[in-house]
Amino acid sequence: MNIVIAGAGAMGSRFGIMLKQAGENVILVDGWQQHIDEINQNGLKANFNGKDVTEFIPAYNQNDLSDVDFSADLVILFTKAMQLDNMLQSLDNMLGKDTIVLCLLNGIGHEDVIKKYVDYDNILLGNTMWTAGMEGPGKVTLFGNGSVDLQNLGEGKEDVAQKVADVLTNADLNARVSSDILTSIYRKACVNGTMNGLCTILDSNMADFGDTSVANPIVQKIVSEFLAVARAENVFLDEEAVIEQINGCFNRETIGLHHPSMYQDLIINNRLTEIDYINGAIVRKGKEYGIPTPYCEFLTQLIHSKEEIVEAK
Ligand SMILES: NC(=O)C1=CN([C@@H]2O[C@H](COP(=O)(O)OP(=O)(O)OC[C@H]3O[C@@H](n4cnc5c(N)ncnc54)[C@H](OP(=O)(O)O)[C@@H]3O)[C@@H](O)[C@H]2O)C=CC1
Ligand SMILES: CC(C)(CO)C(=O)C(=O)O
Repeated sequence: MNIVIAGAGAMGSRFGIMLKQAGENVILVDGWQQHIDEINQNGLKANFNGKDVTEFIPAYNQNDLSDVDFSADLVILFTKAMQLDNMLQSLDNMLGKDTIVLCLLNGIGHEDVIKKYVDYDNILLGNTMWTAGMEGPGKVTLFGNGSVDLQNLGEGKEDVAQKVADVLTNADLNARVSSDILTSIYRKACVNGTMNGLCTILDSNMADFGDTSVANPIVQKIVSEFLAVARAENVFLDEEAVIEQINGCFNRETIGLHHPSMYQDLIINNRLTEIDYINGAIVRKGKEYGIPTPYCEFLTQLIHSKEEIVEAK
C-alpha cells in the first residue's frame, strides 16, 4: 500500500518505520527541514526496544510537495493538533478521490478540520496507545507496546476501515475496527487529560506521578469532568474502565517510564502544547453545556502559564 505519514515527528516516525519494515511503500511529510535532511541523508534512526535500527524512507517538506509523484492510498495524520489544518492544505494535491485519511492525533474534534479537505466517506477516525519520543532530527526512541482503534465515518465503509486495520496489524501495530470510536476518543482524551498536563506541570514521567499518594483523587476529579461533558454529547463511558486504563500508564514495565508528548513539547523542546485540544476542549464544551470544569480549567491555565514562562514557540 502507498502510505503517506503526514507529520513525521515521534509517532509518525514510529508508524513509518514499522509500516516500512512490514513491506509497505511509505513516504514521510513534515515541516522540519533539518529532520527531513537528516532522514534523507542518513536514514531515519531509532532505538527500537533497545536495538538501533535505521530505515531509509523518503522524506519531503510539506511546503514543497508540488513535484512529488506519489499516488497515496492511505494518509496517516500525525501532526500536532495546531498543525493539522496547515498539513491538510499542503497535502491537497496528494489527496485523490480514493485516498483514505486516518487521523491518529490526540485530542477531540479533529474531524471538523479534516472534513474541510477530505470526503466524509474517506475519513477514518482513530486513536492510539503507542508511544514515541523524538531524540533530535532523524532520531527517535521507541519502546513498549500499544494498539490502534479506528472507525470509518462514512456509512457502509467498514471494509475500508478493516483493510487499513489489517495493514497496521500486519506491521505489528495491533489495530482494530471500533464500532464506537467517539467513546474510544473520549477514553483516550481522559488519559491525555490527566497524564499529559499533570506530568508536564509536575516534571515527572507517568509512573512517578502514579506512585504519589494524591494521584488517584486528582485523576478522578479530572476524569469526572471529561465524563460529564461526554455524556452531554451522548457518549457514555464506564468510569471504572477509564480509571483502569489510566492506571495502566503507571506501569513501569510497559509505558510508565514514558514522558507524555506534552512534556516532550514543553519541557524538553520549549514548544507550545495541545492543551487547548484536550483539557481546554472540555472547558469550552463544559461552558456550552453548563457543566463546571474547574480542574480542567486550572490545568489548562497552568500549562499556558508555563508556556509563557518558558516562551514556548
Ligand atoms: N509522542 C507520543 O508518545 C504520542 C503522541 N500522540 C499524538 O500524536 C500526535 C503527534 O505527536 P508526536 O509524534 O509526539 O509529535 P512530535 O512533536 O514528535 O512531532 C510533531 C511535529 O512537530 C514538529 N517538531 C517536533 N519536534 C521538533 C523539534 N525539536 N524542532 C522542530 N520541530 C519539531 C515537526 O513538525 P513541524 O516542523 O512541521 O512543526 C513534527 O512533525 C499528537 O497529536 C500527539 O498528541 C499520541 C500518542 C502518543
Ligand atoms: C502517553 C500517552 C499514551 C498518554 O498520555 C500519550 O498519548 C502521549 O504521550 O501523548
